[in-house]
Amino acid sequence: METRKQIRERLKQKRDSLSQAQVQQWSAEICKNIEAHPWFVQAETVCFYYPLGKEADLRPLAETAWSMGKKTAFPRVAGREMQFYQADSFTEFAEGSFHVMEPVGTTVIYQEDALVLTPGLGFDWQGARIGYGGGYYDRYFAGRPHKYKLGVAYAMQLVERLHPKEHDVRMDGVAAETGIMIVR
Ligand SMILES: Nc1nc2c(c(=O)[nH]1)N(C=O)[C@@H](CNc1ccc(C(=O)N[C@@H](CCC(=O)O)C(=O)O)cc1)CN2
Ligand SMILES: Nc1ncnc2c1ncn2[C@@H]1O[C@H](COP(=O)(O)OP(=O)(O)OP(=O)(O)O)[C@@H](O)[C@H]1O
Repeated sequence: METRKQIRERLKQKRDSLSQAQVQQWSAEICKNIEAHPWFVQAETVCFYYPLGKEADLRPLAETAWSMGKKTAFPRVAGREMQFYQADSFTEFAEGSFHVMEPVGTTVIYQEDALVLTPGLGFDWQGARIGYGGGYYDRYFAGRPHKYKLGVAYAMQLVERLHPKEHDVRMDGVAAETGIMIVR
């Protein structure tokens, strides 16, 4: 059987082999799908991520959120912990841990009913998630419950079963270019 590490590497390779044009096209479709979903429409606060490598680029959706007057936050890592900090424009970022662009602001955002757009290398049909292996999102969600955890990935990153570990926090849904799957 394929190990967790092998699955992670296989999914990463698959994603990294996408062309920039494909990333832009699917990202735009993912943005459109999320924008139309009630979880986004109704959210007062949306937790985004700043795209890394060939992750789906949700920056246009953040612009939409700002134009709708929503509060938005992005992750910042400190040691083993991650928190979301408010950012209202892309001028408020600086390169941080793991070369990810992080907000420079100091306002920590935690709202249980915020929509949390969660990046991942893979998701399964039950909403289990596999990331880069740092465990940041798992530790974050373990300490801070969220009602609307929406995984974000390309359809080719969806697998039938990931064999999640005890500490793996399940998503409430997964957004892809082909549509949004709600799993709870
Ligand atoms: N966009 C984004 N932001 C995020 C995460 C994420 O997965 N994606 N994180 C989720 O935990 C946290 C940062 N943790 C990270 C932990 C490990 C690696 C990492 O191993 N990166 C790879 C290559 C990245 C690529 O090119 O795709 C590396 O450094 O080899 C990245 C981020 C918070 N912010
Ligand atoms: N709730 C938790 N409490 C303590 N440690 C945790 C918790 N969740 C995860 N970890 C630690 O994080 C490590 C990595 O977890 P895992 O392999 O699930 O990462 P991942 O979900 O792929 O990564 P990421 O969330 O950074 O994208 C685990 O081996 C574990 O030690």
